[in-house]
Amino acid sequence: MKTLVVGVGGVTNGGKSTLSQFLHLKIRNSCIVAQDSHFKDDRVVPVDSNGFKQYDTLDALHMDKMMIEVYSWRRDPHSFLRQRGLKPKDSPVDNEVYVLIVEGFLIFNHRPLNELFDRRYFLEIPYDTCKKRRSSRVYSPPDPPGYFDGYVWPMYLKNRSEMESMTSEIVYLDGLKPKEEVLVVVYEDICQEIDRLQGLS
Ligand SMILES: Nc1ncnc2c1ncn2[C@@H]1O[C@H](COP(=O)(O)OP(=O)(O)O)[C@@H](O)[C@H]1O
Ligand SMILES: O=C(O)c1ccc[n+]([C@@H]2O[C@H](COP(=O)([O-])O)[C@@H](O)[C@H]2O)c1
Repeated sequence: MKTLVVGVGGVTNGGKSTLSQFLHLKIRNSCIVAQDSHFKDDRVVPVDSNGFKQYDTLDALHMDKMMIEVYSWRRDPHSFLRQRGLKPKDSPVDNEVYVLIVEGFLIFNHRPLNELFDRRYFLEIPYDTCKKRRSSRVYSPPDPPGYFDGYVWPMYLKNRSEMESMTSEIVYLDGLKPKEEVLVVVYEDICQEIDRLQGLS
């Protein structure tokens, strides 16, 4: 059995979930661990000097719990899939590749997680598209007025520069391109890697 850990990072509303869901549907024996599911309770997320809740930092996330999930997959991907109600497909020969798709806006900023990736993709879109997409999304709690300009975008720039100082092996993807175009490029790249792991190329 072989494993492949794929990171789908990027700016908020860049298209991470869309890409990850597509990959999961297309790649056998794959599953997703999403960083969004690990936000701490609103009551413990502190407020900054401008009165904005500090959601866009690693401190707002239960990274310890997220790592436990990833380690649990690594220990036994077959059981992990079963526990999630997915049906693992075994091949007759023992070269099945299990693929973990980890998606989230700060996945490459957390060193212990960043170290585990075999492939890193990062979706980027410009400021105005990001602001527009974000304005039609409702988070819990919802963004207060001025949150994007006063907090989210400045934090994106900060987190991105921190990420770039930590790792250079990132494939940047243009999230302005039609979804199908983005999806097919990444899918083909991963298929090539799976073939390589299986000794087929
Ligand atoms: N390539 C794309 N072109 C146009 N809209 C997109 C594209 N990818 C995603 N979207 C849209 O942008 C919004 C955010 O996408 P989503 O995948 O949830 O982003 P993220 O997980 O990065 O926050 C959704 O409405 C989605 O349909
Ligand atoms: O999911 C939540 O509990 C949640 C609560 C408040 C805010 N968020 C926002 O979620 C954003 C990251 O998710 P995403 O999918 O937009 O990349 C980040 O910019 C946060 O500001 C998310």
